Amino acid sequence: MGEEIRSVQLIDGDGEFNFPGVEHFMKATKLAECGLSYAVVSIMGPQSSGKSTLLNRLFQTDFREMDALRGRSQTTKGIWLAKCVGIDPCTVVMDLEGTDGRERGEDDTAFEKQSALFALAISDIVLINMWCHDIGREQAANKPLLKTVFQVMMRLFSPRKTTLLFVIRDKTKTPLEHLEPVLREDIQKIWDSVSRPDAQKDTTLSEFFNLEVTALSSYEEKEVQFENQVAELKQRFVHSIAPGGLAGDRRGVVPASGFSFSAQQIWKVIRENKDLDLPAHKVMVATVRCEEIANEKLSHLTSDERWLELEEAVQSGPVSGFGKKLGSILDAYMSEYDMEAIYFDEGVRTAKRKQLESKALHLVHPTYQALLGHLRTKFLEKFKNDMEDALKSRKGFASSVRECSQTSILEFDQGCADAALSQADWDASRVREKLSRDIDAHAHSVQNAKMSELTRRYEAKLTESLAEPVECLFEAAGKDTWASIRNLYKHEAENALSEFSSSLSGFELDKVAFDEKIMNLKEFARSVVEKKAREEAGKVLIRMKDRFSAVFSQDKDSMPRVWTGKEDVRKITKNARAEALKLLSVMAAIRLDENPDKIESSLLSTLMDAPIAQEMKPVTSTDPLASSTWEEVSPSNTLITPVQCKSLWRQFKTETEYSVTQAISAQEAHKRGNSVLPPPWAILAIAILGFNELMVLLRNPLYLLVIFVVFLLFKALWVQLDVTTLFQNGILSGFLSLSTRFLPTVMDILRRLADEGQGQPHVPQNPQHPPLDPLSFRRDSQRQAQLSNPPVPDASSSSSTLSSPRSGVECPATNRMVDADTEASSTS
Ligand SMILES: Nc1nc2c(ncn2[C@@H]2O[C@H](COP(=O)(O)OP(=O)(O)OP(=O)(O)O)[C@@H](O)[C@H]2O)c(=O)[nH]1
Repeated sequence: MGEEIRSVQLIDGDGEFNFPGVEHFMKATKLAECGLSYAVVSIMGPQSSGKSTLLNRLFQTDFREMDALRGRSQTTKGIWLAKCVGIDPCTVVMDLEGTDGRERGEDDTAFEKQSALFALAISDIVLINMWCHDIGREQAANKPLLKTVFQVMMRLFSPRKTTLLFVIRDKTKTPLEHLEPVLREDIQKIWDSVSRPDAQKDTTLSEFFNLEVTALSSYEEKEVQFENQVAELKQRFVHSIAPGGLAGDRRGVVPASGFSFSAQQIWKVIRENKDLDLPAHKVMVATVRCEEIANEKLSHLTSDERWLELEEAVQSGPVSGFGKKLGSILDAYMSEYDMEAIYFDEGVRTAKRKQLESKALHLVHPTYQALLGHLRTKFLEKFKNDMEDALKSRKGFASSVRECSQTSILEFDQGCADAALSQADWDASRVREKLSRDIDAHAHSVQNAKMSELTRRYEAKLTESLAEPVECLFEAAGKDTWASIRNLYKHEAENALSEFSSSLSGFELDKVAFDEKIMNLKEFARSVVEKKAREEAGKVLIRMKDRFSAVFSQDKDSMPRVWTGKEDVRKITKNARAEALKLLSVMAAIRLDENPDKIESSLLSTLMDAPIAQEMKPVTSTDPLASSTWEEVSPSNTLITPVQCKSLWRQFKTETEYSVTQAISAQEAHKRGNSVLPPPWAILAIAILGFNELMVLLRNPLYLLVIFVVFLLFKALWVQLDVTTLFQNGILSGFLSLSTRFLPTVMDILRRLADEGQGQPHVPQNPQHPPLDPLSFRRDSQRQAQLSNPPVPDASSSSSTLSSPRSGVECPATNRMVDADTEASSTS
């Protein structure tokens, strides 16, 4: 395809650079692939001096030639470019518009000068086409051209050591050996005549140019010779860039892939009439081209199928061999970059390579991070599962954490190494630290849960082993209660703490934390006892009454006591109260610390031995119980304060008083029950002394009837007036009450008798005073039976509390008696 490409106009007659055309030319000729192995040849010379003809014969190009028949006029406009055929390495040739034309002006901006500078800047070999007859001539046509060439050369900061090949056309019979010195002399003269900047005053011509000379016969007149000479000349262009070749000395070559851009930029600078800094230009071209190459590679990487597959795979989880796979993809693109940019300036190339690498790594870094995230999640889960298994197999907690953590972190590190890119020194330490923190946090939370569970278990165990036994001990409260509680507490706490500490050893806690846990459990054990003690203290009144009842109502064989009159009620009561008071003293304070106190003696001396008047007095400052604290007992250990004790005692006594009264009543009743019949001697005396009266009565039954009626009336009055109750409050008040109620009662009885005599039912006027019951003596018998075994107020029915010691005071036994009376009345 390269063989078929035609010439292209590089710069048109108006000085416009044909970039698309050149790009197309480069693609078609594959020039960009040549690297530095290419040469650029250009030709200058007067207009219509046969330049195009020569190039076409020399390189098989197709530049436009002037039609000989039309006369000498300008054929080539601007600069044309074509690829030489049959020359290795790749050589491109530029046909420049002829100089000395009538169409162009003379100033610096003239196209002639601009194109000459352009050709010198980018060509390795410049052919100077000149007529043979101009050699040695003062007014030679090539003189202005050479002057121009030398002048513009000064505007190149760094000469390229261009080869100037003078092609002498239409050579005469004068041998070249004679012509060449003359020509060189002419050239030297022109070089010397060109004004140069001070810095280059002493610069010799050979430092800028390699001068070569060749001569050709006339194409028009000696065509065969011309062709042969051209063929010979062509051979000089083969391997021209090799050392010793025509362009063997060339410098600052722009890689072929940057040719179009370089040419465009050089032309732009020339058009702007600026000096051309070729080294800087070379760097600039390298910068642009390397960047283009790098961008192209990055763009290819972005859409690379292997990369896209890898990226997608990472979205759903860890990918094994990520680092190697991605590394090989990146390597491939970096290698491509290296290959394409190899001929550009090394500094620029390396810098751009780094940029490309950095951009490529930036592109793939999020995927790498995502992969690390997957690895972190995966190994955190692994740690959790391993921990679960280890704990199930009852391994030590701390050692399990250590082992599982090490395994997970190690495998994470391996995963990171697998994901690492050889091109990058990415640091996975932050993700590793995060994993480590997550592992620690999980281990910590599991440890907390396990510790809580363990603590709960031991707390439950302590509660079970302490609460009920302590309650039981309080129920039987006595002198040794607190000693027993202390022993129990000590034993159970020691057992639990010993087991607890061996369970804790698996956690490998530091000493402070370990001691704290042990202390907490110990405190808990103590709190269980204390809590139970407080609960029991809240029920102290019930317990006191129970204790009183047990002692008071039962004999020493625990048999119900029958009040026959022989018992010393006072002594029994005192004993029962003393027992209850001792119970109160046991319940008054927590004595887990074995500190001696004087609560019992204080209570006994103040409440038991004190006269009733003092006991009932309100608390005063001189009263030993007038305090809210016990001596030698801390407030935290106080369950019932002295003041509360006093109040409780009062309530206790009030609520147990009834039992004592009932006992006394029972004794009296028993005594009365036993004295219904007089002693036998009295019966005998009555029988002897009252024999006459008895006989009178037997002989006259009317007396018996009258006596019987009087007895009934008396009994009815007795019951109706409730004489026993009236005299309970004192003899005087009894008589006063009797005197006020006697007459109405007699009237009522008579009215009832009268009503019943007329056959009308009697309606009682006062329901509180039931009608006279002839059989009311049965009620006396019932009451007597009750009094012989008086009921003690039911402990369970009392709802007294410490906070309200007098609340809920009631007398269930009294209520029962009232009910019995009502029942007896309704029966009658
Ligand atoms: N005398 C002579 N004439 C030649 C020679 N080579 C070509 N010519 C003729 O010179 C005329 C111009 O030829 P071109 O090759 O067009 O010349 P040019 O220098 O390319 O012309 P421009 O592109 O217009 O500057 C043509 O008529 C050619 O036949 C030569 O070696 N000797």
